[in-house]
Amino acid sequence: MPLIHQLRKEQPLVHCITNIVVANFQANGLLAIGASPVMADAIEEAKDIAKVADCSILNIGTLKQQTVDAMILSGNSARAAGKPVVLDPVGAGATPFRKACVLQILDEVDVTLLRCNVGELAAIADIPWNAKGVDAGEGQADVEGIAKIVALKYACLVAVSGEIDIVTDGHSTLSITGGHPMMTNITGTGCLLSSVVGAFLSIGSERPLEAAAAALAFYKRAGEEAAKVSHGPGDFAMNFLNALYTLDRKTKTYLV
Ligand SMILES: Nc1ncnc2c1ncn2[C@@H]1O[C@H](COP(=O)(O)OP(=O)(O)OP(=O)(O)O)[C@@H](O)[C@H]1O
Ligand SMILES: Cc1ncsc1CCO
Ligand SMILES: [Mg+2]
Repeated sequence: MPLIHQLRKEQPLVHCITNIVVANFQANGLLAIGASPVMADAIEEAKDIAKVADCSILNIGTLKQQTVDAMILSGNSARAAGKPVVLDPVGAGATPFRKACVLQILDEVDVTLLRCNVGELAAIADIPWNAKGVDAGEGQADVEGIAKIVALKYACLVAVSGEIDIVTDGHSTLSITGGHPMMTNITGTGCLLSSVVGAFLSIGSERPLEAAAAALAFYKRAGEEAAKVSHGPGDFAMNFLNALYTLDRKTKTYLV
């Protein structure tokens, strides 16, 4: 059965520690694909919620020191229970604090998949790059080569989003074309993507590289469908949620 169908049947519980900008969009996007979101960032419940959830998503978008501690507790609890953990290192190159927190999480948690844009990847790999806040920014780099090095260093999958997405385990790399530039005109498409990848990983845990690629392809395809009927960012956000909800009901061609 295609992963998205299985996902809609099983409705995985996706635990998110995320930023204040996208929390609502991320929860609605997860509901749209058929998952069940729970946002919980208190240290007091970090371990307990991660233990019962099907995956945990750690997103540093509007980070506080206390949240880092909750992320480490959640991440380790999820992994101890055999659940995937996705790290979204939002704006890793924007400040030393963000970068230090990302490196600490990668060091202390057995992260299953790192989902980033190219600017964040460059920061993590110490490659010179013109980072621009939470956006990808500008620079020249061998994205696949760097992603592989990072994947091997931290023994995790690395998914880098952009005009072309790639996902690698350090040995094999899959690339996914499609999507639409309009996806960058609303905030949080990357953040939601990280949690969608987590939901797919929780369903397709036997073949994680393929499960992640299926999520990236599904998501790009939803962006294409939404762009066809949108006039600007306002209705794109709405149409994108609708596409995440309806996609497999319209066509099956994207299924991996
Ligand atoms: N130029 C583009 N053409 C097609 N699709 C794109 C393009 N740029 C980004 N995307 C898609 O948009 C989605 C979000 O990727 P992006 O790289 O913008 O994430 P991000 O920078 O982490 O976003 P954010 O931090 O705002 O949440 C991905 O599905 C990606 O494939
Ligand atoms: C705009 C913004 N600032 C911190 S997190 C976030 C959401 C997109 O990454
Ligand atoms: Mg991002």
